[in-house]
Amino acid sequence: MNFKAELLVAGASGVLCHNLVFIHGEWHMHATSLLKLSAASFAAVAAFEAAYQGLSLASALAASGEICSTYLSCLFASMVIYRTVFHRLRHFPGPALAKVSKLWHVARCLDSKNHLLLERLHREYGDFVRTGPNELTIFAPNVLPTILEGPSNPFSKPAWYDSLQPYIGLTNHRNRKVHERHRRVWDHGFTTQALQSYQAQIKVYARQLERVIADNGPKPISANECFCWFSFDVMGQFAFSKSFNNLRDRKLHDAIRMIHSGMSLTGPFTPVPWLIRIGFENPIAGMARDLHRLLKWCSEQMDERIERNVDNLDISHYLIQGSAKRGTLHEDQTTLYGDAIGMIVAGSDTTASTLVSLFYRLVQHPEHMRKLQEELDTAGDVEDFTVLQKLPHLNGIVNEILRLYPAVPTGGLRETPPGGANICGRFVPGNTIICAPRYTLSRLDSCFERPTEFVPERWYRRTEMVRNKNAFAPFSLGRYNCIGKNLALAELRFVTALLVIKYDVSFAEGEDGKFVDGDLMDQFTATPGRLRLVFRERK
Ligand code: HEM
Repeated sequence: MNFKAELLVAGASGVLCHNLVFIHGEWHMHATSLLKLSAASFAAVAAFEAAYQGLSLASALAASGEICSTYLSCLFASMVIYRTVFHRLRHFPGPALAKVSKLWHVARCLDSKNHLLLERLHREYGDFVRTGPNELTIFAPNVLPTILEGPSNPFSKPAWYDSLQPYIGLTNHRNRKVHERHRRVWDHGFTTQALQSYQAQIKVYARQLERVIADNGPKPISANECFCWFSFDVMGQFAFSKSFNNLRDRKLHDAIRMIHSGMSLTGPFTPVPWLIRIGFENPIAGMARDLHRLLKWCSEQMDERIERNVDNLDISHYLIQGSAKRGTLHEDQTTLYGDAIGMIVAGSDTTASTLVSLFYRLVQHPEHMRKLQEELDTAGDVEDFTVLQKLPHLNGIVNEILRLYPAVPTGGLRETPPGGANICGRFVPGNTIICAPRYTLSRLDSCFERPTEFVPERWYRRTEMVRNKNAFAPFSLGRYNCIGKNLALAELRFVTALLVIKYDVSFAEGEDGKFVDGDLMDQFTATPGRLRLVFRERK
């Protein structure tokens, strides 16, 4: 075969591979293998050129380069034409490059500010925006209940949830039946009785936090660090019956640094699960290595907990018991590790970031701090969680913060069922990935009066200011909703009450809190910017 014919075959193979193979199904789990296959194919073609066409090594390599790039150019050209001209989502508006590749999104998210990018896209393109070849971001107020709510809701979790395979716990199951079964095991750890025992732990750690603040006196203190120490220690207690001793040692545990480094990958790379898999399976970069160290550390916590007998019942107790009863403790190892990661990441960073935003807004609005102090001063026993649960201003503040700063700002992607679905009045084809960004939805003018303002009263006295509550789902909805919701709310209420009743809080000198918003990063969970505060005991 002459060289021109070889190039022709290579080009035709590229087009056929796209149309017969890659266009169907999911490929992210094979990304590393495909990369290796490409390198092997290059070598094989070069060997063929040397052996059968009698070329020197250098010419064989050059010929192989030309053949392989012809194959790849035709493969990608076919993809581009298909995605821009023939794709089922071609009628939805969006940035031109987004139609072609999700790499566009990676390039735009390198600063981990996907929440702001999506807000800009909403302003430019409207309620339905094509943000990827096969992805729509939907800003219609009722999108969250449509894609999440209801026992027979047909929307599923897309490829992104495979990122940590094989460490797949409750937070990542894509198979509905497996998730349902596993959730029933987790439910034992979240009964009213279990929550009461966790509440006692919240008190212990909130008091430790208060001690740290008292010892610091009226000097500036990092709210980011303090709340992280607290949420991480208390989560260690709920999850494994042990503290990670951040509050005792008054410094960040190495694991928190690993979480933040590992999660920083999710900011830019969430849009491209195949790239996450390549990074995850080939951890050459520092952040990917930190992610692996974090996974190892979480797995060790679970292994150590399995070995250790504890008196009180923590979440792990129910998970370990569940597997032990079925006699599958060994087989369930990676699920238990996945759950360990889920508990630590889902339960600690979310609460810490919410507390940072909450204190930022309270200090920015001293009138609300005073109103809250008055409410707490006359509330009776503020150590009683049922009392806190009923305080209108406290709960208004917590809700308003979860609205303005949802701890999962844009994450929680879903996929339409194979037959497609009607979403907020428009038909969306099957197997389309749907992003419904809480950050933008809960700031929609059509749903909330004065949407960017901090108005806690909208949740009790000024309820007309909530025009459409469907846009507010900080803990998600439906079968995959946050199992830790009541625990998180108890933590938020108690820590806020304990500190606000005792202290007048202000910004540290030279600060106005602008970094909290300005440097907020969307890394699946929200990471607010720096906040330094001063706590002065109330007279
Ligand atoms: C302010 C605090 C918190 C917020 C705003 C929050 C929010 C969320 C959201 C939005 C989801 C759905 C994610 C998705 O669709 O992929 C979720 C799931 C989850 N959260 Fe939370 N969370 C918080 C605290 C906690 C705590 C304290 C725990 C304690 C264990 C926890 C455990 C979980 C778990 C296990 C899931 C997965 C549930 C499932 O898929 O069945 N979260 N959370």
